[in-house]
Amino acid sequence: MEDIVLQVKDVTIGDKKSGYSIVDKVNIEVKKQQIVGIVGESGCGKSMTSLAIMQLMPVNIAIKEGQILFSGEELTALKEKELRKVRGKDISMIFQEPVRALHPLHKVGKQIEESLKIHTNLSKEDRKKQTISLMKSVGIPDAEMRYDQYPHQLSGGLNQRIMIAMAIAADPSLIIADEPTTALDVTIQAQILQLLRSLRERRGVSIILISHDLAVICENCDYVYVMYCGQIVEEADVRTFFQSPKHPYTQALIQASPDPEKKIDQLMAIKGTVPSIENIPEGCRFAERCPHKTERCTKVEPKLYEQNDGTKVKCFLFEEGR
Ligand SMILES: Nc1ncnc2c1ncn2[C@@H]1O[C@H](COP(=O)(O)OP(=O)(O)OP(=O)(O)O)[C@@H](O)[C@H]1O
Repeated sequence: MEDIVLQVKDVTIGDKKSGYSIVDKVNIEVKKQQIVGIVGESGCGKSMTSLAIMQLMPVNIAIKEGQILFSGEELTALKEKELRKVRGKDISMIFQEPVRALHPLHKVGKQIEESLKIHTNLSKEDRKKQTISLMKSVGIPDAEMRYDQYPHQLSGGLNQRIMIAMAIAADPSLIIADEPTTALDVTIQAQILQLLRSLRERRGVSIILISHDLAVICENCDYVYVMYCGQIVEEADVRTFFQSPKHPYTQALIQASPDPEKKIDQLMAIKGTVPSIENIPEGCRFAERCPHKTERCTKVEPKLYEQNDGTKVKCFLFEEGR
């Protein structure tokens, strides 16, 4: 048990006004030094789940049910003041667009130093030294010179490294990276992902990596959760996941991913659309788009059935634990 860093337990997240659930009874577990991927199409609830862990949801959104345990402590029970101590210090986040997260009028070095000011007792002089060393450790060349620059003077990749330096400044045990490389070109994307993987080795940090890109998940994660329409529909260790994807949605996602090995782009869109949260169907939420659907699927909701290889699949095809 002691190597479990985070447990999201039966968490349902809803819109306070309409009462609609955006995320439905989600369970996620992250172990020490593990990189856990959450994958799914746009709008399936990946970001909302990660914001809920940090308790940073939009004002109209709330956790309706469930618990979030961080190192055994229930985050959902903490007051805002206590949560502020956890954010940045124990858990930190990296977003898709660093420019939005960084203050445009503050020097990047000062912004990293601010994290150290809040979360450590270092003197001013030591904070600057530590900031430069953090900038070097995330691969920023000429760190002393860059320290005095503003975000607009840095490339997208360098700004992303600044945000990673801010995220690791207080030595958190969990980093949530929400589409951290989507806005970057392919070469820089690979470098940033390599940097995240190295943080796990160097600092023993655990990482939740949110992405809609299966190749990113495949190359970087140990364990994968697939979300569809606010629910987890499959979870597995990464090798089993790619060797034998089980849920019809997962299979469709894999088929829809361009295969870099093949010259012709194999992109095959998944037919149909995700149901909207105002119109959640009875039974399986994927049934409408599923080639294997039976009448039962449209009436009864399947559970997450555990398989012999440890995978869990929310589909009646796997009810007997095949
Ligand atoms: N402020 C909000 N108020 C009400 N509903 C919202 C709000 N923000 C997001 N949603 C809804 O919550 C659902 C989940 O959104 P979320 O951003 O978590 O999805 P996602 O999987 O991260 O998608 P993306 O990859 O596009 O960010 C969507 O249906 C979205 O319309």
